[in-house]
Amino acid sequence: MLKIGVFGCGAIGAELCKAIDSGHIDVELYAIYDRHEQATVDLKDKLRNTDPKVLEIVDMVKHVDLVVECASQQAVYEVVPAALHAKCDVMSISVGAFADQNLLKTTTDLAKEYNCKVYLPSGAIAGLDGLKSASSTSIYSVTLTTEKHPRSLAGAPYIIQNNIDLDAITGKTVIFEGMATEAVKAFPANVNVAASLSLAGIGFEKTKVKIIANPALSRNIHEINVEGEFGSFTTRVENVPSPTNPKTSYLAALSAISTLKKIADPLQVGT
Ligand SMILES: NC(=O)C1=CN([C@@H]2O[C@H](COP(=O)(O)OP(=O)(O)OC[C@H]3O[C@@H](n4cnc5c(N)ncnc54)[C@H](OP(=O)(O)O)[C@@H]3O)[C@@H](O)[C@H]2O)C=CC1
Ligand SMILES: O=C([O-])CC(=O)C(=O)O
Repeated sequence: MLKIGVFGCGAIGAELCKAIDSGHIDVELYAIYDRHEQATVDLKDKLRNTDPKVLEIVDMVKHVDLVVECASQQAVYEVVPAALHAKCDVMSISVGAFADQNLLKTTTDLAKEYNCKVYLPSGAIAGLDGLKSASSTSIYSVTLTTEKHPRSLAGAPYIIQNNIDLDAITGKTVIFEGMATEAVKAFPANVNVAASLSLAGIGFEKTKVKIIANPALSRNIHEINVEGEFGSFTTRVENVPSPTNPKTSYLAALSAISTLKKIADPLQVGT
């Protein structure tokens, strides 16, 4: 059975571990890690059937087949190369880190050298299957419009650098318009989905991103518009936020669960 290490025990990591613990995914939860010891204690308390070790990444990679990063873009720099050097496969949910072309190239090169796979889940969006299929021919445009409650944008570098007073927003307000390459750095905990979209489609420099703050919302909305030689499509997901982290949509955790299930299952369905 595939041995898994989960790096990051927050909203996504905890859901993934609980899904393994309940038997929904046929893998062994061997180890977990978080920089907050209490997060690992709280998570272990919630597990009924498994008792993972708490191991730092250098030790985790010696014992597992696959490391799942669900921590932060910064953690990707530590976790992904360490896993690949140890010949472990890796799943990374903080996909925005791969807007850094050096990191992307190093990761791809290491994965080839050690014959490993790097899995980047769809996260909180729908439509990557269609975009991947359509990419075999010309794609004319890809646009992501993300609409969230202002409190979900709190702490983003773009908000801080531009002194945006989120409490003063009373109606639907466009906060950011630009390319994915800038968006994922400006909002590292909000639009990792723009990175998945870029990698599946026409790249970080051509994928357009609009971020709207809307205090009337209780859901995180991601709308995607794609136009190309194939025709066009639009997807819109109205995401329930994760109860423990309002920036993160519940679907993102479910996407990590689904990706791990696909890795473990002999039957592969869908693109
Ligand atoms: N691809 C997608 O669609 C989506 C991606 N995401 C991304 O997934 C990641 C996880 O999200 P979520 O579970 O909601 O996040 P949480 O903040 O709920 O949990 C992440 C945990 O990992 C810890 N952590 C962060 N960096 C490190 C590190 N370098 N070393 C050790 N521990 C670390 C955090 O600590 P601390 O609180 O101190 O940072 C926190 O305890 C985030 O990067 C998020 O932006 C989220 C939603 C959708
Ligand atoms: O969960 C979401 O709605 C999307 C998100 O935070 C991200 O892509 O970083």
